[in-house]
Amino acid sequence: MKRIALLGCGSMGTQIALTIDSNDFPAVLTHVYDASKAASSSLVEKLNNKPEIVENSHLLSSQHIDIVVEAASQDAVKDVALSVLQNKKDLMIMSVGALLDESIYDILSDACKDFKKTIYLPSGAIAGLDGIKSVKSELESLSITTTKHPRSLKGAKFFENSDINLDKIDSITTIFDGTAKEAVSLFPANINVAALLSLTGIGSKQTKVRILADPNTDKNTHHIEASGKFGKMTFTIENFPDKNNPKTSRLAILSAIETLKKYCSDEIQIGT
Ligand SMILES: NC(=O)C1=CN([C@@H]2O[C@H](COP(=O)(O)OP(=O)(O)OC[C@H]3O[C@@H](n4cnc5c(N)ncnc54)[C@H](O)[C@@H]3O)[C@@H](O)[C@H]2O)C=CC1
Ligand SMILES: O=C([O-])CC(=O)C(=O)O
Repeated sequence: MKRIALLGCGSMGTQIALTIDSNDFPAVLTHVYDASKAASSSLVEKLNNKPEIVENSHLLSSQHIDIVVEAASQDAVKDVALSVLQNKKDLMIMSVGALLDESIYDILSDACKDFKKTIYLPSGAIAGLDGIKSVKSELESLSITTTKHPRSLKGAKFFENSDINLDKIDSITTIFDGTAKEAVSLFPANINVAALLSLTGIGSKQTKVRILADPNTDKNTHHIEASGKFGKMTFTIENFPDKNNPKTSRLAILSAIETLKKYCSDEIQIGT
């Protein structure tokens, strides 16, 4: 039975916790933390097996647990990831954009080796990473075009220095066209999937990102194109957004749960 600590009790964290609480796989949620006390209290109220709420994020990995599951923010990853590994615990990261900071990636990668622990990055809101991983050495170009409703883009740092008024968009509009490196820092809660693609493929400066706002869509759509000596792959994922957080797709939550299930179970493993 794996012992799990949860960092972030928002939309994703809550659904991960409810799944663990339903005894769907051999795991127990023992500790939780959220910067918002209201969020952690509200989550614990919903659970039959009540985890302890710790006073700060660093206290999660000092407990008798196997893995810390991060479903909070890129800042949370930057703050605690190293100490989780130093405390000899595994770590699952959903706010993957944090890893596009090369110094952070290198420090965490070294720490995994030094402390013999693993960082898990679920495929999140996209599909196709297995194929891209396999053709990595022959990949010549990689791009992702993400289309969301304007309300799903609200609050992004990008708009602090932009004249675009999301409330006035009445037809499909290109909001951003650049590299994954730029995209994850300007849209930290919207395009972690570009970080996943970058880390799997040819890096964040070579991976191209376009973000479109479409006032007539009810989906978060990710269209990925990869080409090179191996041939060409395209993937289009049309996700329904989560009910509580339109920025986050349902698939991202299911992918986090599936990765955790695999971590907790001794079973036949399918796929790359
Ligand atoms: N890898 C992927 O494909 C995807 C990743 N994500 C990312 O997963 C994360 C969780 O997503 P949601 O649950 O939908 O977001 P959410 O906004 O519903 O919940 C996040 C929770 O984390 C808490 N939080 C934020 N920063 C914190 C910190 N430094 N310390 C402690 N608590 C903190 C917030 O108070 C909030 O309760 C987000 O960073 C999101 O961008 C979302 C969708 C896809
Ligand atoms: O859930 C999605 O569709 C994508 C997302 O928010 C992210 O990658 O951060």
